[in-house]
Amino acid sequence: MIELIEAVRTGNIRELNSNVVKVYETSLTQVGDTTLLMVRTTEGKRLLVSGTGELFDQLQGEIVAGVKIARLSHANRLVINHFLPYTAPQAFGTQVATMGLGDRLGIASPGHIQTLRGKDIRPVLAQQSIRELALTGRTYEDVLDAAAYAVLQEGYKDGYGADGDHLKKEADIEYALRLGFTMLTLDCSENIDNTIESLSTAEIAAKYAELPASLRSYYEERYLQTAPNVPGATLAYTAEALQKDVLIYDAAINFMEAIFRRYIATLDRAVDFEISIDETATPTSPEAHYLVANELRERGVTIFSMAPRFCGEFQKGIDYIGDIAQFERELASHAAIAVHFEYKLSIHSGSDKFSVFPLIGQYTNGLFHIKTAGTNWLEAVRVIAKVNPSLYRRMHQFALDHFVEATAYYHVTTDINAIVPLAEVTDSQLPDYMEENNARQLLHITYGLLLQAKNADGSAMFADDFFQTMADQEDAFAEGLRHHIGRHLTLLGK
Ligand SMILES: O=C(O)[C@@H](O)[C@H](O)[C@H](O)C(=O)CO
Repeated sequence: MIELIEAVRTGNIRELNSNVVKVYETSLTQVGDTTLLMVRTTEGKRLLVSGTGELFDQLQGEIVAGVKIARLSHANRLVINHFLPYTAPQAFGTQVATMGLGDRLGIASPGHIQTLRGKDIRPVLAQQSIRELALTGRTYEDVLDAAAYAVLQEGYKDGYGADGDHLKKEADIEYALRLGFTMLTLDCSENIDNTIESLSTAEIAAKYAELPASLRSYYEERYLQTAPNVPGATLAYTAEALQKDVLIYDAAINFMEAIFRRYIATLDRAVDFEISIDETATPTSPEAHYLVANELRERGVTIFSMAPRFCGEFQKGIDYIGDIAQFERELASHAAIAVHFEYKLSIHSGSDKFSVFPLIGQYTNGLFHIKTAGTNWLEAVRVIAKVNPSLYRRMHQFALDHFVEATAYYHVTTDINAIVPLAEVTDSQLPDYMEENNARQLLHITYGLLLQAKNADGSAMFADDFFQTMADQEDAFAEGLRHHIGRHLTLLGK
């Protein structure tokens, strides 16, 4: 096996060696009589395949001096998955902490693996929402390919997950499951009635009275006449609160049940089914969380995690905004409810919530799912700001010009006017923007517009320069992720 590395190093594969810029020794893998080694060449990453055997035969590539040079293609990834099962995603269930590490670029997973390796938490590397795919122009095949090749590159054999995130439509659910995604995050926001929050008590009572008597008595018997008993949770339903929550969540609960029966219960493999009720204007009270969880159990719906909308603000890419004492009080109940119903609490928009991470680790007893994505993109932007100031300046200005357009996709309360003008910032100060909340959110939510922007001639406005810089700065990016995501884990008690 080592001979291949030496052959590459010593230039014995002359035809190849001229443009090998890096050898990933952690990728060295033997499968029967076939040896695999990943390298980065001036044209991009390649798999060197030597020896003989089925794996050698099935991987597509050009043979140079007896060594097959294989691209990191989708077809080759499927072959790798077959011969090396650890490179395919797995479900984790409820008994291990997991971290969603959304990678909008397809280049962050090596740094994520280096950060989590050996810790008491497992990575969901292939995590993207349909929103992110639409904004980046990627597919779920791309997302799985990138994660699998990162696992091969890093020689990571502890398992990783693949989350079809924030799925609302059945076609998207089918798409993700057909590809082998091992986690499904059902976004119920379109089935939650947020208008109820703005009604008066009398209007809520009148609307509730219009519901079928059988439905009203169903809920009243379970939640008014029967006091919920969840150790560690403070729950007290009033008639008014129950009426409001039934009007807000009843349709969403029916949607959860329908999707479970149609797509999850029928599967012949394990899938971690997550319920997301976080992307909604209505904060999830502990009582509402209990009602949803209890209804799902009563209906035989098994879930692995639940993402409530916590009190305060979990905005993109910045720390928690709100009353931390109230957050702690309600978190204690949310965590107790999750334990009671035997699933994990899921923390969406989990990036950068440093002020509440210790509470989350404490009250979940270290058993949680936390989702990040945008912060990983911002670590790439930080690298650009450090090493390619002219590119950063052009991206920053484009983001300013298109910020309002981007707010259609993400809820933020960014104060654009508070961002120091580019003209007042020296090149060496540009990385400081990644320490300022408003600039972080500016670059955070404009990622899709930046990555897909085109010049008049159809060429990429930023993407080519961006990805070339990131390829050249691969180690710096991985170091940035190890530091930044490592800080998340330390404060979460991992
Ligand atoms: O941007 C998205 O659509 C996702 O990354 C979404 O925000 C994700 O569920 C999340 O909470 C990441 O922190």
